[in-house]
Amino acid sequence: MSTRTRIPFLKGHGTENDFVIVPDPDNALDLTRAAVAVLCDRRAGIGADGVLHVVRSAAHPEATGMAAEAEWFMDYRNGDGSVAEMCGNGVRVFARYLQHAGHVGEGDLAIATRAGVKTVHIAKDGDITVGMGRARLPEGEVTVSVGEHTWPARNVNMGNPHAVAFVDDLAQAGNLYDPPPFSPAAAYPDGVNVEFVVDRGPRHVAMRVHERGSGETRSCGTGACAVAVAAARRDGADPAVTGTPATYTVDLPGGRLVITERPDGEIEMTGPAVIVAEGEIDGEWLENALR
Ligand SMILES: N[C@@H](CCC[C@H](N)C(=O)O)C(=O)O
Repeated sequence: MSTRTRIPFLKGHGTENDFVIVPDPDNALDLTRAAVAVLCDRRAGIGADGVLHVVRSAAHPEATGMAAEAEWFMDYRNGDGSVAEMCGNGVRVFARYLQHAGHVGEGDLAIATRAGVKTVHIAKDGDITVGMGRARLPEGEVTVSVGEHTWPARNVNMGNPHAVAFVDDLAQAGNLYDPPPFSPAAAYPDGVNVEFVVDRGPRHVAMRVHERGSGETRSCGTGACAVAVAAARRDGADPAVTGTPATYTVDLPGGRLVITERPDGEIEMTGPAVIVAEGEIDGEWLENALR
């Protein structure tokens, strides 16, 4: 990115999981790991949990195979600049951006992600529902720790990796800025997102999350899906066995998501998505920040 370049951006959030949105249809920007980390810096940059790089699928080497199904590719990056396979809140905000920019209207669309094509429905009432695909539940015992506490956790993969621990009190999870240690190391060779969960009522839970690459965030959509699946299995509610959908309400520090697992295993996540601002990144500032 050269000096004096003005790079359009928007800021948005989904249940307060916030993103810098960088529209780049032709994939012309060299959005390096360092550039993403600088943009997400909450003091020296714009500030966000991650970046949604908006690229046409046909223009991105990781997405050309999905271009026939989905025109747009969500090139998602964590706040530290690392690449992640999937971001549930990010997909809703990405869809809201496409609507805001006039690329799509209310109704159904498909968005390409590193975890495959996701189906999205933008409702008239404003909420957005995403078909998140199926959860994978790798076998094997996993534990996660914070300070003195260690808990057993359920390994749930929503395209990206999660460890879900049921705890007595969300405060026990303490400071979640640093990654909670987990065991065995082989369970998550690329790191993990860790959710701490308490019950609030029948099929109603609350959670906090440490996100790989971003620290503690106010919400995580894939994490909420992982939590709903882990809670359903714990409660003996496997839709594939019972033949009835299991719906869980998941409260997060930044808002509420509703997650339904259907008998065919498909998971739907419904929640809000908001665009809050738009502007231009000063290319000179970015170049200096990267020196
Ligand atoms: N906030 C996201 C998840 C983003 C990716 C995650 N930090 C990872 O590295 O897997 C969500 O809403 O799902």
